[in-house]
Amino acid sequence: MTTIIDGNEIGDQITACVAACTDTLVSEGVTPGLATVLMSDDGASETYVSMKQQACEEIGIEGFHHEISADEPAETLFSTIDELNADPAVHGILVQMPVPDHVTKRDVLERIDPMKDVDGFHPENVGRLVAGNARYKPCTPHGIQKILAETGVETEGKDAVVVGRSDIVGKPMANLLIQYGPGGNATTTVCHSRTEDLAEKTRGADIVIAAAGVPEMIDGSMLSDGTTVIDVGINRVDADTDKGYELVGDVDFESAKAMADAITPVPGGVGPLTIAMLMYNTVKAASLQSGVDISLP
Ligand SMILES: Nc1nc(=O)c2c([nH]1)NC[C@@H]1CN(c3ccc(C(=O)N[C@@H](CCC(=O)O)C(=O)O)cc3)C=[N+]21
Repeated sequence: MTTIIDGNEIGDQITACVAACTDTLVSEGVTPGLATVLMSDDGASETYVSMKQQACEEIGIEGFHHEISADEPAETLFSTIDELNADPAVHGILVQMPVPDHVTKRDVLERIDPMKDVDGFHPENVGRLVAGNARYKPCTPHGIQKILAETGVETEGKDAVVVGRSDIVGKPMANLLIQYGPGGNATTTVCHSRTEDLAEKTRGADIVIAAAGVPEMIDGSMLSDGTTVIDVGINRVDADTDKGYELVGDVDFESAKAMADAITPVPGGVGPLTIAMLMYNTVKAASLQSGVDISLP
């Protein structure tokens, strides 16, 4: 029997812990604050940002939201970031990616105070992660580590294949998997668009993490029996539904399920964990900035 991993359930467990930590902080006079900044007219981005704000509200984190028109100059975004950096009520800042083409992503990431960088994308935080001394683990890879732990999937000594080398998922995921300690110690291969024989690599894997952003690119014929399959894709493809699209992952679910020991669905797999770990990092940020101790799992 293949286990269909319930990301909503695992996310809810983490959210409950984060909410308890929030209560502790509030009782010490510190209300965690998360600012989201959206500079895009993209419908998917709007959906994700509002999901993040909704999660804040449920937990008791104070949400601040800023919208900047996509045709504004980059300076408008930078001055918003500067104000949020200086605002003591804001412990975490998330600038929703992607930003418009005329705004240099690197400049945005470097502008955010590393102590408030709850995405973990600032070079200082990336450096700390690679050095094995993470401050804020990037939300999606961290959430995947929680999924593997909750599902009882051992990583130590296993062959993990990460498909995709993005700064947001692929690179930090691979770094977490090769780290010493629980959730790490995996023999890790990173595949990408120039990989010559992808199916050969994925067939040799105990754990496949699909994060290439290509709808249904990994199918059952590319997997061995008993693999753990983690699908990070959230692709909107045109479909005859109310919304005019449906969400599909980077994995062809039905054929992959037939081979997998455990698999995450889309939606309801990795996505809810990304949000839960963002809340986790926000509460951690509030603790670090206020000096109030909390015990995060
Ligand atoms: N600075 C920054 N940080 C991010 O963390 C970030 C970002 N930019 N840009 C875009 C991606 C995407 N992302 C998602 C988070 C949750 C779901 C999620 O919860 N999805 C639901 C379904 C949502 C739906 O129905 O559309 C699910 O998979 O069950 C999806 C996507 C965060 N991102």
